[in-house]
Amino acid sequence: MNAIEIKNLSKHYKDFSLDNVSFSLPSGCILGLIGENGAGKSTTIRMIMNTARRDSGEISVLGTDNRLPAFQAVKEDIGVVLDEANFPEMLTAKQVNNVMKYTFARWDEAMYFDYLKKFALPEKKAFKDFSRGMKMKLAIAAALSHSPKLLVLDEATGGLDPIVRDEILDIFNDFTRQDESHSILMSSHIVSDLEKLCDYIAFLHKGKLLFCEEKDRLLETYGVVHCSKEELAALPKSAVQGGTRTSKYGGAEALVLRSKVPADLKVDYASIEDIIVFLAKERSAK
Ligand SMILES: Nc1ncnc2c1ncn2[C@@H]1O[C@H](COP(=O)(O)OP(=O)(O)OP(=O)(O)O)[C@@H](O)[C@H]1O
Repeated sequence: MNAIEIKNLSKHYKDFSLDNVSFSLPSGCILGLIGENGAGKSTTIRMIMNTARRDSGEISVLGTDNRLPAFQAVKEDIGVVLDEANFPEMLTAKQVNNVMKYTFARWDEAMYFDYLKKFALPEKKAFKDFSRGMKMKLAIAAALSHSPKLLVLDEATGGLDPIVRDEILDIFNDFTRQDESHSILMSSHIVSDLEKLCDYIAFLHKGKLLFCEEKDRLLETYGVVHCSKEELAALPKSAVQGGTRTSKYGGAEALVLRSKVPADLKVDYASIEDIIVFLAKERSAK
């Protein structure tokens, strides 16, 4: 079963179109949604939560069409963290617990206070006096503490220091590995985090989905060559994917399909960041 299934999703704003996007998040997996600023990630996430209207397309979340009244009950099973973590300004973390326990049937008070401790969050300080990182940590603690099956995270680790981020990535990893019905959709600009954590990567570019693919398959398929401009020009056209760049030594760098490159040319590892930067470079030049 798929935790999220999106088919032919479109949304038009005055200056932007999300164009016929389809992808799925298989249950038990983590999918990273990548894209430059304004690519349409938050718009997609808002439509998954049905807080933004679509023009067309189908979205099913945990097996339920998210436009049906039954989706209200499904929301109990979804932990959401948006890039602007928002709780009422005057509430303290302790008071957030009082609100949440009446909001979510499976709210786990002990787990919530454990996370507060783990994230070094004060119980009695008003939310308005939290730093951005503290606000994100509180939102993550709250999202995890109502026993969700699906986490939907929009830039949830932005603003966190590398040590806390690493700790939180471990928590997300444990969340999916300890129960195979647990899944995560997360957008982030920190592509190295997504490369570390995700099973699938979906790449949105200017409202179009360029790919949604298993991470391991992407890493097997693509490589980077560092060679002379002449060697690059001699490669089969189908080998080079995306734009090219000049290296600092005057040679050339390109993203290639490993299977199409002659055996005598060395192909280096392409990170997920390399893959999306090269592919976006070509698309932007068109
Ligand atoms: N309510 C709205 N009205 C008009 N345009 C909108 C609205 N919401 C989003 N947009 C536009 O849709 C486009 C995509 O925005 P979105 O927030 O989905 O991008 P994003 O990929 O999440 O970007 P970022 O990484 O900067 O957060 C942008 O051009 C934005 O201006």
